[in-house]
Amino acid sequence: TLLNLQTSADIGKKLINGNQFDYIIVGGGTAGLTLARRLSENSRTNVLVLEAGRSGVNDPLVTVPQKSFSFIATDIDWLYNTAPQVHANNQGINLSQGKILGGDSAVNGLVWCRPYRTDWDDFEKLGNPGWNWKNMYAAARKSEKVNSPQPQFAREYGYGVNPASHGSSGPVETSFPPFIPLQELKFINASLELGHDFNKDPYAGDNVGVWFGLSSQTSKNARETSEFAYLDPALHRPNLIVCSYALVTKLNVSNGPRDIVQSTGVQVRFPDGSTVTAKTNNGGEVVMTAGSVRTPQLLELSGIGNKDILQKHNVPVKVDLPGVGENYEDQTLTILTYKLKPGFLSFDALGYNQTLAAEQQLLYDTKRLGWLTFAQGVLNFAPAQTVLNKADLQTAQQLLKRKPASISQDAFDAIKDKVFSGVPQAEYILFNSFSGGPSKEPNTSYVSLAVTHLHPLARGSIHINTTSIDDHPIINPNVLDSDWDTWFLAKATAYGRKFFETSAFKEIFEPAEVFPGLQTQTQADWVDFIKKNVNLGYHSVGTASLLPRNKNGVVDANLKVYGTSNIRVADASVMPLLVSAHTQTTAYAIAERAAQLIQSSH
Ligand SMILES: Cc1cc2nc3c(=O)[nH]c(=O)nc-3n(C[C@H](O)[C@H](O)[C@H](O)COP(=O)(O)OP(=O)(O)OC[C@H]3O[C@@H](n4cnc5c(N)ncnc54)[C@H](O)[C@@H]3O)c2cc1C
Repeated sequence: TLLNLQTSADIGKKLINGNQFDYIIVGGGTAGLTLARRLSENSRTNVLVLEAGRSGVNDPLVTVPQKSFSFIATDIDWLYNTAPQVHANNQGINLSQGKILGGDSAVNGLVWCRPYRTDWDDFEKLGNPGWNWKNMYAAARKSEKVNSPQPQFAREYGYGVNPASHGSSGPVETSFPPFIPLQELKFINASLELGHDFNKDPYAGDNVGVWFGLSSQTSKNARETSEFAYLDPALHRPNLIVCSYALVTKLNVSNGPRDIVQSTGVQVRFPDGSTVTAKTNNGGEVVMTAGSVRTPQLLELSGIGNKDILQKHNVPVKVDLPGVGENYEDQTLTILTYKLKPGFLSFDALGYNQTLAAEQQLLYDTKRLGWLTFAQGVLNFAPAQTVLNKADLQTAQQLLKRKPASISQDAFDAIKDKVFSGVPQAEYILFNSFSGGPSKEPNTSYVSLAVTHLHPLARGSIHINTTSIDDHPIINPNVLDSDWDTWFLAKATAYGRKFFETSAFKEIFEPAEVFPGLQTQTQADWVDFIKKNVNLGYHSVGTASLLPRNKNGVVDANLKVYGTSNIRVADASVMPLLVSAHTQTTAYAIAERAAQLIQSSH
């Protein structure tokens, strides 16, 4: 049952009050709905999902791939901003996230990619038995159903899948769009000119090089979200209740034997302001999947966290767990913008050419073809050895001798290993529109190259600011709080310009760089540029880390919150270290694995 608490508050209250649940899932996002489907497969259990946002069904903001970032500042955006970043000109940085069933899977860029093999092995090395490539790859494949491209488009664009590297019967359909903009194809040529390899099989543990990325979209070219893929086919189950517009304000936590606390349920606030308690039954569990911003906030509001922070806010301490909200990291991202030569168009044209926009809308509505089927296409994952020259690599050796205070020795060592063993450090991806720069000219098509530092060293935190769920926690990723992070992002961004110096790109782009502009030349110029213009990669992780308790962990290898008997976390916040990839596949895999761990423990 999917219950909208805005329109059916009374029924919602009856259902919640009149039941006790085996599993209360807090947050119906990417991981939450994956778990909802899996845990309700056992018809003897009853499952309640509480999601603050609404459904995404039939909403073009969600379903149309090309509109992927249009959710920003709408009703389905949590509208987060970071605290002022002291190493980035004191700016607050946007961190929009999905407030909707499906969570970030309903608003993200649809990029479907898997990490490098050792990224997942590193989870295990940090002290988490079983959290390795082999098990995560199996879990990731379980979530996926890859579609082979239609032959005519495979011939036209040259993309294809190796079915052996993918899941074939999971809920989330993944596909290549039937339209790839010319500039994306040129991006492949430009990468080859620079000596990068074309990777034909990037989904089986080696994602280095340039390649066609699949999108989380169906064969009918509509976005897949965890709502459409996991939840909808399971909604008929009598043992599954999903509430939209259900804001969880805190967990009820009571003392148990041997200092182990237990959650008896959670408090839910309805849109009309009334509250009820959803109760766990004897042996029931609360599974936190509210995402890396809200999961630590809710734990702290419920008395689980660093006792100093809790006491400062007069929250009674249930479990003193200093790792909650710590170890926060996100990738950092910069943007270079270029203008297309006359005659070449990007998605900017949909804004200034109404005839074209109407044609493309019709093509999408009637045939599910054309520009609107495309979100992102070509990805380029580059190791440090590609981005840096010999002298730079020596500087890298020097810079990576110094461990910033905020990162653990184990994580620092793991990242150093990644840098020197060829694991991707930079990602290049084209945004097919104007995505950065002071101003754009009318009737002009631009393209932006996004440059991402995949493994920054800086660690920040997300902690409560007040005792109300209505106030955002203080989100501090501490961007560029390490010489290496600043130096490498500047180098990687400067390298990005090289793509535009290739003959492939010169054919279609005007030579003058629009943003930052060719006056930016020296390393000092680039550092200045990134400090003023750094963004986040929207891949926040780590705030409820899967790590041993004495290493500032929040959950153990079974995803159980330390010091509790029945609270788990199963979303992106448990990732102890970022991966060389976008994070939705890892979030799905964590949830698939969580379902197995939970089922086998009962
Ligand atoms: C703008 C953007 C673009 C991205 N692009 C990509 C991409 O192209 N490819 C990729 O692989 N990854 C991408 N990501 C990252 C990826 O989507 C996320 O890492 C992943 O989906 C996170 O899953 P999650 O389950 O941890 O959290 P979410 O999916 O965010 O789920 C959390 C859910 O909890 C709900 N919630 C929060 N608080 C409460 C509360 N108090 N009560 C009730 N419900 C609550 C939220 O509304 C949300 O539905 C992107 C992310 C964003 C934000």
